Amino acid sequence: MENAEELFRVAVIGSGNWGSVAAKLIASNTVKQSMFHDEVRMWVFEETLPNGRKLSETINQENENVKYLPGIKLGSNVVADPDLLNSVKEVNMLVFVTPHQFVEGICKRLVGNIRPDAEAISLIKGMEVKTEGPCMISKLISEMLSVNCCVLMGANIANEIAVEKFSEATIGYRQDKEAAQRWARLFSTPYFLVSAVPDVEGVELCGTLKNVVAIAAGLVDGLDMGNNTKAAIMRIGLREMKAFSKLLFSSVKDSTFFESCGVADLITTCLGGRNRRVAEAFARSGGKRSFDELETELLQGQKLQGVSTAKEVYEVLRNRGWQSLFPLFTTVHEISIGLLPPTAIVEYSEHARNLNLLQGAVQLH
Ligand SMILES: NC(=O)C1=CN([C@@H]2O[C@H](COP(=O)(O)OP(=O)(O)OC[C@H]3O[C@@H](n4cnc5c(N)ncnc54)[C@H](O)[C@@H]3O)[C@@H](O)[C@H]2O)C=CC1
Ligand SMILES: O=C(CO)COP(=O)(O)O
Repeated sequence: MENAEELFRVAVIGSGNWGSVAAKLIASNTVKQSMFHDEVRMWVFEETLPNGRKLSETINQENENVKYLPGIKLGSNVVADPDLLNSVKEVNMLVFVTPHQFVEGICKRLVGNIRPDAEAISLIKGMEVKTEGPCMISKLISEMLSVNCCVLMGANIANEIAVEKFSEATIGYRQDKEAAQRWARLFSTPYFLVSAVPDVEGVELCGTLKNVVAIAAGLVDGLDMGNNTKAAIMRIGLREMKAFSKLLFSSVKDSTFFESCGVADLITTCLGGRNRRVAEAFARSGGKRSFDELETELLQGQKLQGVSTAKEVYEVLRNRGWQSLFPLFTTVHEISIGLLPPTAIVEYSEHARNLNLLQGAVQLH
């Protein structure tokens, strides 16, 4: 901070389902804690609603995101702003929470337009694949904007937190424990318990990869395979999440998988998430309807992350010759592009053979 007396000022970049809940959580804290400026700006990707009104105007008039989080008041100190650069003016705490495919474009517009002492946190579950290899979203933000970027992930179905049902979340940080503690103060409420671990890649990869497993869980639901099969898919998926994370970053800690961002997020997403829901509909259509079409029909503007993440993971696996080590991740992608039928998710003989390979290749225990 340039001036020790100065209050921290927050902007939420994104106003979808989770973005709106994040703004509500934060706004409930900034009014109570003297270190923060009360006002929370929320950047809105502007759209016109069916009634002809602008989304940002409606949010400000009704204090509610009528499209992405209907029925929930955000707090009168949340100010929606469709102007990205204006929304970050004077802000030194930037909260990124958009679908992952839009982050790079947003950061390009922010370059040179944020405070030099700004800090960031990413709530975004996803990754990018560059020619030089995979790039986590927090790294993209950090490198493009020259800011320190923590992550916050967890078992956090937004609609449940919106109605203040108890849940937990995990902050991943690199070195700056003080920044992580400040983020924890900004997000924590009695119904939203936040802890911090020094494993940014581990936390972010958990949040990212569980979306691929959730697609597999949804396929199993759509095939009416039952709970044992779904539990098996979750177990195999967790194992691949851990192996993939550790192959990419040897620093990733086993203990991270037992935090909210790990096994807890995997469970909640496989039981009640959007990726699961759309994958179930895909399997029920016998793979005849596309994920894109089902996303539009079922989510009404909200975005799936699992299908594109499966593609990104597949690219990494193909580039490194690791496909046979990750049968579940590979199969999810091949099903999602129509190369395999949905039933391929439960063709176990191949999985079992490959899982033995995986055990040999990676130190899992
Ligand atoms: N919804 C949830 O329960 C949770 C979501 N997340 C993660 O948070 C991130 C954001 O998700 P949500 O807030 O749920 O968003 P969402 O799925 O509701 O996405 C829609 C948002 O994308 C915006 N958008 C559409 N086109 C755009 C464009 N071209 N450029 C920029 N923005 C555009 C829309 O205006 C809207 O705000 C994702 O990575 C998701 O995985 C994490 C935890 C929980
Ligand atoms: O990340 C989530 C819960 O933590 C939400 O998952 P979905 O995007 O599948 O709804």
